Amino acid sequence: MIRQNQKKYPKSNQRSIGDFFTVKRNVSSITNDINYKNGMPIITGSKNSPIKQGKSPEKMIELTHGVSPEKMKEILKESQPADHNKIKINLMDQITAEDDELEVLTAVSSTKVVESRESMMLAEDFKKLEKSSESNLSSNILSTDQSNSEIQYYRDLKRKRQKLTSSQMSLHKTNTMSPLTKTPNGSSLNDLIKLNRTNSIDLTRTNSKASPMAKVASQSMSFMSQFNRPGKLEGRSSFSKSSRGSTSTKKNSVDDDVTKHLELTDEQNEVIELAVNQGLNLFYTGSAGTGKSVVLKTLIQRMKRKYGEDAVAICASTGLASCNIGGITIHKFSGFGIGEKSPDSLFTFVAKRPQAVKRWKKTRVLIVDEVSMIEGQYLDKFDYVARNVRKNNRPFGGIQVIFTGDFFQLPPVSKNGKQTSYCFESQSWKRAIQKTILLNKVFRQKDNSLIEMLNEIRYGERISAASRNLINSLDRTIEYDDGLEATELYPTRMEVTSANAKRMHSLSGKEMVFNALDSISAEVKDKAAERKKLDSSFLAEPVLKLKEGCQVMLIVNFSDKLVNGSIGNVLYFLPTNLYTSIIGEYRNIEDHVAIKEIRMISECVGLTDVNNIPPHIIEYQAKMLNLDAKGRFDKFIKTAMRFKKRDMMPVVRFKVPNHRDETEIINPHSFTLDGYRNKTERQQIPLILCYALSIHKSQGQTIPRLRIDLKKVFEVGQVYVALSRAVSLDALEVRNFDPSKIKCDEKVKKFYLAMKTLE
Ligand SMILES: Nc1ncnc2c1ncn2[C@@H]1O[C@H](COP(=O)(O)OP(=O)(O)OP(=O)(O)O)[C@@H](O)[C@H]1O
Repeated sequence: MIRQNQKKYPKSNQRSIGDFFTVKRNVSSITNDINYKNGMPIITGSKNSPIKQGKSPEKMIELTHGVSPEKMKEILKESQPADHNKIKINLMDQITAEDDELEVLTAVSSTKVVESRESMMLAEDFKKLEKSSESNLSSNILSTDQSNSEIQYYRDLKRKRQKLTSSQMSLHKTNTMSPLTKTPNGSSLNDLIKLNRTNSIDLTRTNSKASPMAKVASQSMSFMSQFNRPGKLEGRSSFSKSSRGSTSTKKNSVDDDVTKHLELTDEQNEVIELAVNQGLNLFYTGSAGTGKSVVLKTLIQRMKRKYGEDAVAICASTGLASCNIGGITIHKFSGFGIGEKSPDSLFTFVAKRPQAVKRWKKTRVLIVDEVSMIEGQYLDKFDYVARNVRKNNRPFGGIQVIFTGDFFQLPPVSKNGKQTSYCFESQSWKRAIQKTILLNKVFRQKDNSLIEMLNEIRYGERISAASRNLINSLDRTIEYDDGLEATELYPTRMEVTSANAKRMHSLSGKEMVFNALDSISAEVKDKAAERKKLDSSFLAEPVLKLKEGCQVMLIVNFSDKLVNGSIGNVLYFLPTNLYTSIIGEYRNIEDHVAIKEIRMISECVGLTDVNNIPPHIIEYQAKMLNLDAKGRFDKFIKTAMRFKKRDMMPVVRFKVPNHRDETEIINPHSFTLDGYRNKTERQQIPLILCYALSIHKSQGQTIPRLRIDLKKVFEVGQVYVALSRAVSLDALEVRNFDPSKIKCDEKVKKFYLAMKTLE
């Protein structure tokens, strides 16, 4: 929905002190109330400033502020946008370098437009727009979901603020003149800053840049200090319409960023060469941390470039794993789910489903991650259906297959306690796989004694006295002096739930309960066992209980820095719209005074009567000396009362290693799952509590601070998966280690020994 608001915001055309204050005072009304006319944001700011038009070297149209919707439309028409692939709205010359509040003004106006630009300003889109009426033009421009774009624009605003601050700092280091003073080469500092900001506002380019931090962030599990403030309210949230599914994720672009900065080794490049250039059916493997996922992401990019998006299917054996690579489960791809029936009946079933048939037919390359968890019989059925649907008797109907995973890690889930076969034992595997590659170089750990110990555990052999002593020496408690804590890993879900509950109990802040919205078939809903299986397939919890101050892990890719696995603390809970207003007025929404006040504001969400405002809030307000701050607090208390409790979402401060922390409001995300007869969807906040995790859920993760309890280990590969999440010995604690519990399947061992012999 587009907000219509007639309120005008002030102009800031003159860089005088007076204007500075005028604008500053009104920032909130701007962030709150952007002006729209016919649904189009009116970009004001200066009556006098010229509207510049022309092509920059990047083939952009550049508009300066002061552009009315009519004028913008006129300019766009005149400028033959077929020559341009994007529009840059430049509002930068109204900013003074020292005032980041003014930057808010600029970013608010410009980001809105840049945001909508992505969908609007592609040349071909423009042709459609040209024919539209003005109202059509307007609705196209703001076609994105309001809350979605708000979330996005604050994320970008934050990024821009950070960039600006560092650029300002470096400018000031070399030049202590006032921002309006001319530099020796004649340009003012403002011009320089303007340039810098203008670059940072181009979201398209920002996204495509390699971000070395993204990968680090994805693997970081370090924690932040806690904010345990007393609170009284208990909230219960199911999602309101406006908040559903509004978290935007950019899986693929994030993954592009993640892998770009890494230089692949020769053995990793060999996988790419054999798969992409030689078109072979491959299985590549290697111990934990050898970069299988890194190679996979590169492969996906290269294959898509070669064959096109639609011809490359990306799958994994489990919902969790497929979520990590932006793919779907192999069960969903197959069109026959978990496939318990005979191959023939599965084929008949699929043949009647045009969507599934189409998917099979258009696929040229199939990439499968965590292949160790696919059962042998299942792969044979998959191959049978592929050959029949595609009417091609070559393995997998002629689709090029690339499998990856590590059979020393978790095995296929056993059916009713029956032993399952590995997929490398299947006929289809033997017929299809032309080349197996073993990656040897371990990247995750640097310490040789740790790598050696992990290797021994991997092969399940009698571990050496040295390794045993080493593990025993890890039975200790590490105190981290930054207040950040280790993640605990347990073999069973029950242990995880109880460890998380214990920690939550010790927090005194407000608790919110988020119930997932599931759309599932009645068949599944009614069967307790099926329901349980379904719950274990989603990383997102059916009922998520969060408290102010609790530690959480993000389970989707959110931005280039905040990715699946990022860790943070819940600061408070707020409705998205209230959060967007607050962020514009509080200079720092993360300092302890702001956190305290915002938590009080959030206590007032859903109150229907001012008389119900808790006394401690009234007392606090009465003692406030700064009148501006008092007015602001009062305004937000009243605004909060207009919202409903069910609209409250967690605001999380994430720890981004070697970088500034990132604070984001986390809205529900839509998770889909297959293999349960019909498509199943769960809408839930994409966070989990992360004091403790199950070893199953930890597979694929890197966890720098780790505490493992191995007492209830029951599965082959479990000890190895748990220990191999660690990065270094000095941040690893191991409890209840028993060498006799290290289990490794003989068939796996043989398979790998044969591979080594062939090398
Ligand atoms: N060529 C490389 N150069 C530098 N670092 C790399 C390289 N390849 C992988 N890494 C790093 O090694 C770590 C482990 O990589 P990755 O998660 O891809 O391993 P994996 O084999 O998939 O592990 P697991 O089996 O545990 O899932 C990551 O931090 C990754 O960035």
